[in-house]
Amino acid sequence: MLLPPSPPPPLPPLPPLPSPPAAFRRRLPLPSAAAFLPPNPPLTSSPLPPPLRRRRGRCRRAERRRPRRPAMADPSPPAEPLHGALRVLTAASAVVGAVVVARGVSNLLTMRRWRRTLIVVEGKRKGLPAPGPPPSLFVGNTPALSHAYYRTLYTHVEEPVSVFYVHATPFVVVNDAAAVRTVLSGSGGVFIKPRYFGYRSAAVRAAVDADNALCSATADDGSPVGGGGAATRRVLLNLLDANLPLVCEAVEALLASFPVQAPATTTGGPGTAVVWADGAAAGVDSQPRVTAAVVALNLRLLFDVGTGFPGADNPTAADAAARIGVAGAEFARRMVNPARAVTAPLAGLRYAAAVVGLVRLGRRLVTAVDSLPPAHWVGAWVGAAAPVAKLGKVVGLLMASSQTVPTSVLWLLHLLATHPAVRARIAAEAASVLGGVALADEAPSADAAAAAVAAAAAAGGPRWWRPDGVTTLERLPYTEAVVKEALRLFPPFPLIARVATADTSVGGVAIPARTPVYVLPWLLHRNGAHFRNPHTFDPDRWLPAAGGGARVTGGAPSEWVFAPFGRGPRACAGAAVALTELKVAALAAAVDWRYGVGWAEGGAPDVYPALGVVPAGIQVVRTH
Ligand code: HEM
Repeated sequence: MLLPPSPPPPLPPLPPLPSPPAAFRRRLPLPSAAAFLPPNPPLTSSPLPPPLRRRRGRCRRAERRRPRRPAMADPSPPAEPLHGALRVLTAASAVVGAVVVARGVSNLLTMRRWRRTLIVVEGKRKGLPAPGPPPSLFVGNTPALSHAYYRTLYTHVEEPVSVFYVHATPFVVVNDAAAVRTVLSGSGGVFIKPRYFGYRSAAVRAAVDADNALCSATADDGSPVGGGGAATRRVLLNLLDANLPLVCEAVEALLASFPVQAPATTTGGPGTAVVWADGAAAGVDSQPRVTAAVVALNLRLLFDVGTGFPGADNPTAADAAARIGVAGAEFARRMVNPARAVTAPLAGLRYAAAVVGLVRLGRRLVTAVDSLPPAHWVGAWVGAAAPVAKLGKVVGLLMASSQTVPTSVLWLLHLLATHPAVRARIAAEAASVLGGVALADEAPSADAAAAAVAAAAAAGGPRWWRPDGVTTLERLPYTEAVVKEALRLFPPFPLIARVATADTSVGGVAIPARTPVYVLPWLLHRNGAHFRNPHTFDPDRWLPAAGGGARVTGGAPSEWVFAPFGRGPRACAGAAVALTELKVAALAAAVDWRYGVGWAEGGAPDVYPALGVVPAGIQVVRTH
C-alpha cells in the first residue's frame, strides 16, 4: 500500500550577515543643489500661473509613487520628428474616431426617425414599421446587401413593399403589380427619377431634371409611354429599319470573333454547355469582348461614330467598354454601400478615371450628335437641352445601351447552349419565316431543324437568315419569346429608382416625401406569385394562348410585373434597339450553332446572381 509522503523537515535558520565596516556606515556629505542649477532669472512683474488643481485618486497615488525628478536643466534630447508624427497620428485617429461615433449616432437617430414614419397603414400590421429585416444599429442592412444583394432582398420577395436600410437611408423595395404601377406610372408626378440617380455630376443631374419633364408623355391611347413619347418611338423604329444590316453584320462579326477551342468536356452532347476541365485553359472572360462589340455597334448606330467590328479591334470601343464596365460596376456597388467611397480608395480611383474618360468621350459624342440630321432619333432624344444636360444625356445613353445588351447577349448564349431544343425551334422558325421553307411541325427535332436550315441556306445563300426590316422581326414569335424569357430570368438593369415628391402610400405602407423607392426587375420576375415556376427557363409562357389570345404577360396577372425595361413614362428609351439586337443575336447563333459556353472555375451561375446580373467568368468559344 502506498503511504502519503511525509513533509520534509524544516531547514535550519541562516546565520546573520556580517555588519558592514564603519567607513561604509558613515554618511557622505552631499553637494548642495545649487551646484547643479543655473542661477535663478530675475523676478519679473508677470503674474504667477494659477495654482494647479489637486489631482485625485489614482493619479495622485501614481504621482506619489513616481520618483521625483532632480531639479536640474532638462537632460532629454531634442524631440525627434518621429514623436511629432506619432502625435499627429494620434490626434488624427482621435478625430476620425469622433467622426465615426458622431456619424454612427446620427445614423441611428435618422434610422429611428425613418422607422417611425415608414409604417404600415392598412391591414393587420397597421401602425407597425414596414416589413423588412431588422437593421443593425449603425450600418442598417448595408453589409448583407453589399455581400449578397439578391439573396438578402429575396428574403422578403413576397411582401408588396419591404424596407431595407443602406446605412441610415431606407431602401424601399416595391414588389407587386399594383405598387409597381403606382411607382412607375409616376402617379401624376408624385414619383420621379431622383436627381442623384446616375453619376453625381452636374451633367447627369441636369439631364435627369430635363427628362423628368417628359413624365407626362402619353401614347395615342392615353397610357403613359416611355422613351419620350410615341412620336419619338416611331423615329427610333425608322432608324432601326434603316440600320438592320449593320446590326446583323456586327452580330455575325462578334460571333466569328470568339476564339476557336475544342471544349474539354461538355454536358448534353457536342456543342452544348461546356464544363471546363481547367478554367485557366478555357480562355478569357467573354464579357469585355462582347461589351466592346456592342459599344462599337452602338457608336455606329446611335452616333454615326467609328468603324470596325467586333469592337475589340476598335480602340475607341474597347476603351469605352472597359470604362463602362468599371464605372457601371462601381456605381452599382456604391448604391448599396456608399461607404465604399472611403473604404475602397483604389476602386474609387479607378472609378474616377473611368468617369473622366467617359466624360471626355461624351464631349466628342455631343459634337457628333450636333452634326446628325435633325430627324435622327438620338437628336430627338437628346433634344435642345442645355449643353451640360446634353452631355449627361449622351453619356447616359452610352451607359444605358452598352452595359445591358452585352450582359443579355451572354445570358442568351448561355441559355441557348443549355437548351438545344430551344435552339432548334428558333432555327426552324427562321427557316420557315425568313428562308421560306415549309415546316410540318413548329417544334421540330434538332435533325429536322438542321435540314430546314440547310434547305434555306441552299436557296438563299449564307445570309438567308437576315431579316429585311424590324417588322419582319415581329413575325418571329418564338424568337421573341426566347428573348423575353432570357430578360425575365436575367434582367441586366439592377434597380429602377424613383423618389417620392410628396407624402403618399404604396402597397399599404406610408411613404413620406423624399423616400427613395426601388423596383428590382430580377426580384419582380422571380416572384412565384407573379410567374409560375419562376426560376425555370420556359419561353412557351410568352407564346399566344391555345385559343389564339396574345400572352403579353407571360402568364403573370399583370404586365406591370414584367419590367426588364422598366415601365411607364420613364421606361427604357432604347428598348426597341435592345430587342432588335438581342433577336438578331438569337437568330444568328441558333441558325448556325457552333459555340461552347462555359464558366471559369468557380464562376458557374448561382440562383442569386451578382449585382447587375453580370455573368461573371462566362467564356464563349467557337467549337469548330
Ligand atoms: C437589354 C437591354 C436594356 C435593358 C434591360 C434596359 C433597361 C432599362 C431600364 C430598366 C431603364 C430605367 C427605366 C426607368 O427608370 O424606369 C432604362 C433606361 C434607359 N435606357 Fe435602357 N435598357 C436596355 C438597353 C438600352 C439601349 C440599347 C438603349 C439605347 C439605345 C437604352 C437607353 C436607355 C435610356 C436613354 C434610358 C433612360 C430613360 C429615361 O431616363 O427616361 N437602353 N433602360
